[in-house]
Amino acid sequence: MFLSSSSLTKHCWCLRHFSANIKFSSSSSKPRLLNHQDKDCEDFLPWLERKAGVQVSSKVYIGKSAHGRSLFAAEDIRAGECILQVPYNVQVSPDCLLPKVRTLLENEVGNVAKLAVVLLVEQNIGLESEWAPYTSRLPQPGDIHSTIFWSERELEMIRQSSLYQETMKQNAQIERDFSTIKLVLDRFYGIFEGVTLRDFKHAHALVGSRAWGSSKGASLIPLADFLNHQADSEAFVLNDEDMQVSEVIADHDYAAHEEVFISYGKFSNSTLLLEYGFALPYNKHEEVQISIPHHDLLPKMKFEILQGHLFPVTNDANVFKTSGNSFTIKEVKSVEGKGKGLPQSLRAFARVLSCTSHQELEDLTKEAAETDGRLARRPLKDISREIQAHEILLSRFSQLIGEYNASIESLEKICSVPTCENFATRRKMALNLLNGELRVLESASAWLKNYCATLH
Ligand SMILES: C[S@@+](CC[C@H](N)C(=O)[O-])C[C@H]1O[C@@H](n2cnc3c(N)ncnc32)[C@H](O)[C@@H]1O
Repeated sequence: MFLSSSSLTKHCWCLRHFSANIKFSSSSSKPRLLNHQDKDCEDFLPWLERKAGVQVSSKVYIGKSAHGRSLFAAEDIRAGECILQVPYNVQVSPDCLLPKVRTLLENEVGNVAKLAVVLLVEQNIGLESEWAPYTSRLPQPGDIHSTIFWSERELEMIRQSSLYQETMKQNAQIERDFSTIKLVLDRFYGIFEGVTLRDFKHAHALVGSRAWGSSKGASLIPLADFLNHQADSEAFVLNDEDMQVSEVIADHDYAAHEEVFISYGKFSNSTLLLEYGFALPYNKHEEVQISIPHHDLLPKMKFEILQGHLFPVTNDANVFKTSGNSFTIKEVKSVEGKGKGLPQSLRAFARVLSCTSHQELEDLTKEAAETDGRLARRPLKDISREIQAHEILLSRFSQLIGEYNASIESLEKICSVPTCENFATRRKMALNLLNGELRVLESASAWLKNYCATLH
């Protein structure tokens, strides 16, 4: 999760910068919430502070929220105040593994898998583990909704989205990591004894949804990892390497007993669902992965030109993940604007596809050589060809919009069928995902229609 977002690992100069930009807002108009204290966690903070040897927080307590456990304000909190400060010496990192085990796993698996092994080893030790008060408070397998746990029937609901394939890939990677670890740890009879793939998957999901990238590769930060995500929060978990602590600064005022939030990052619903097991009803960071089928449009020469010119490594400010004929689209905010959200590489791809003669392709390669080496980044001189190129995209978007609408319609029909609670929750998540991706496609389609109309 946080592991993929390096921007969350900040140093103390960032803290100062952040504090200077904090918005001071009044919380007087906000509804006061009831006390949500989780009685099962009353001894958690005293345990953590004993272990750390310092105070970790006087500002928050662990409570029950609509989304599992969460942190609540123990008293009024002012914007800019430090909510919690967790020393590195009470964080769980791959360093907690026995040195011999750490060496054996060193180059075999990534940080998430290593940290998952730490959790499993500590859980195996049981109540004798020094981390038992922490590991026993982590969500159980049934509480986690990451798509890696979805049944085939549930996954069918998101087949339209690239998340379906991403989930398959993630599951395959987890299985590979599990086999590798099993093989390595067989030498340490007892350490991994009785651990199943299901256990490993659960530990992997816990780490993926609540560990931060750190100087030790990845770290679980007890207490901070009970904070839930709010998309518009400007509070983050920050690492202060000089002080050897992780901390959270309030980005606005909180009244006592209000739930306290942070932002996990600017993630699409697809990422949120895979890594954290939830999807937002409206996600402003939504994006959709699309591919442009091109076999019938792509004779050998076009293919060679595309390979050679279209996707050079670039420092383009408009950075999008692109591989081959697959593109990441973000919401296009303005129909009349510059089309920000549609990657330039996608439009260039379509321009090459629309060429019908050898000469047109040669002209494009010549133009690329004379400019920055990137092919078809400028509008085609032949207006009708420029329109045709964008119509290729429009037709693909129309097809996808039709498919998304059909998937959403059939999902909405399932509503009346009595089903289990998990299925109902995941169906709602699937609808949030598909509706969000549809919104992105429709915004791109509207922009393309407007662009073609202005050229006509
Ligand atoms: C870092 S943990 C936060 C603590 C967690 N609620 C718990 O019970 O331990 C992240 C998990 O909390 C839940 N979560 C956090 N923010 C959420 C939100 N805005 N909507 C739904 N679930 C959320 C998800 O299950 C996610 O995987």
